[in-house]
Amino acid sequence: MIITIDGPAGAGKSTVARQLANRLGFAFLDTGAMYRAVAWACLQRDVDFSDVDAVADVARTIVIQFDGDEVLVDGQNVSGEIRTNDVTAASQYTAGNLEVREILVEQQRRIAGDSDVVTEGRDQGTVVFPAAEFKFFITASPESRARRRQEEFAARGQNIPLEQVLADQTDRDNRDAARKVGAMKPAADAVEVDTSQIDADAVVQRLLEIIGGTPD
Ligand SMILES: Nc1ncnc2c1ncn2[C@@H]1O[C@H](COP(=O)(O)OP(=O)(O)OP(=O)(O)O)[C@@H](O)[C@H]1O
Ligand SMILES: Nc1ccn([C@@H]2O[C@H](COP(=O)(O)O)[C@@H](O)[C@H]2O)c(=O)n1
Repeated sequence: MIITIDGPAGAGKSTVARQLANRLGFAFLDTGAMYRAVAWACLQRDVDFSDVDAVADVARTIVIQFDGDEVLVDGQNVSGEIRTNDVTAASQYTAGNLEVREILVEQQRRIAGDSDVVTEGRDQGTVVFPAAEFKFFITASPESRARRRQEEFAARGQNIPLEQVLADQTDRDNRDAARKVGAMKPAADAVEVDTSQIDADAVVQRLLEIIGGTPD
């Protein structure tokens, strides 16, 4: 069974998808980590992001693996490094590269294979797994997403003004929604869940109720 969770930055996709996968005993696939991994590898190799062929070559060459919550590139654990602000900023170039998208979409389908998977990203229900059994589109107001992200930064010792977090988030949202291929949008058959007023546990509970057979 495939369950897709798409939505904008900071809506809680990975938190909810990871918990849901744990509750159901499914695998969890974080596809944003793959776009980040390619961006990280490009930065390591000093690749010019305007050279779309060079960026695609990196995506074609590196081996991305998941080991539990860890993300490996060519065997190196890059779980922390792919979450830096530099990689977040650079991932717009990998996400906007058509060839990179083709390569990663193919890998995402291969990773899912015949397994039971909860997968999250921007295009999982629309492009990658259009026949998924359950599709969710998780949203939250821009302000609540930015506040959550700001708290996350603060917990890592980075104090960033809310206005800046909100502005960066709006830029990402706009780019994600405007992409010609793999744009962020709800699949026609996705259930939309607004998480602004509910915590992650309640979101997971709601999703489990929709899926049916709550394993409580
Ligand atoms: N329902 C919720 N209520 C409050 N905080 C939440 C909720 N869901 C997630 N969070 C917190 O919000 C932050 C962003 O969540 P998360 O990383 O899961 O979002 P995301 O949609 O995967 O973002 P991105 O696409 O940028 O990776 C985290 O600090 C997380 O703990
Ligand atoms: N299916 C996806 C998932 C992510 N992206 C882009 O990758 C970047 C990082 O994603 P996070 O969810 O880890 O923040 C982000 O800029 C997304 O635009 C994508 O294009 N498709």
